[in-house]
Amino acid sequence: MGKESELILALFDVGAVKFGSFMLKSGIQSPIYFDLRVIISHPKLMETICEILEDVVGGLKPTDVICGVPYTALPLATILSVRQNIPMIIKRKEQKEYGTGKLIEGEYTEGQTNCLILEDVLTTGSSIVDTALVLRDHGILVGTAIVVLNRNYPAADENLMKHGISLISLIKVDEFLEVLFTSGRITKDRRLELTFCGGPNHSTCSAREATKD
Ligand SMILES: O=c1ccn([C@@H]2O[C@H](COP(=O)(O)O)[C@@H](O)[C@H]2O)c(=O)[nH]1
Repeated sequence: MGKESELILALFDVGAVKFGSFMLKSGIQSPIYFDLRVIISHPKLMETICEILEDVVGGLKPTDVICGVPYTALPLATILSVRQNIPMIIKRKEQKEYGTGKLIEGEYTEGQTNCLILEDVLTTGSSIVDTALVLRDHGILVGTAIVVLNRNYPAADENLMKHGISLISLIKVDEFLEVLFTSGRITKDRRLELTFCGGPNHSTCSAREATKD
């Protein structure tokens, strides 16, 4: 079994996959929610994700800094930073209202710092785009983003491409569901129901309750 398949099963087994009715950050309704925040209670799992990330980062052009999108990607970015000796920057969710008043923490040189963005789950790509736009406003160069899990929302690629961001996905939702099905963790019916939630009918997925990121 490959590293990615092992990761999918481990994520499922620690409760990172939730079934029900959820409203995503984008307002899209979905019967599945990937809650990767649970990994912070499982250091070995974070290590596994970082090992896969390292393989990807090794094949990219030199990265000057890593920026994790708050919150789940922050510990991943930290581990990657330490293991690869690549410095980190943090784009705060809100500008600091006291002290330094900063929005970006960490060192960078305007026009010369090549930043890699790290995100946990991607739906529309707007969290990555918002992060990239703020970084660029500060003179930081952004070309590539890595996401642990891509929900395959149809407009996401276009959204990122429009902003000149190339995306690398460690796992795509179809692969995720396939591995859960073949390992007996979800039924054929469940898989079929969820397949439509990653594809063209994504926005028509039903919802009964709401959960926000
Ligand atoms: O199953 C999911 C879906 C989304 N998230 C969180 O939402 C944003 C990404 O949404 P965009 O529409 O791409 O901006 C990201 O921060 C995820 O953490 C999620 O956790 N689980």
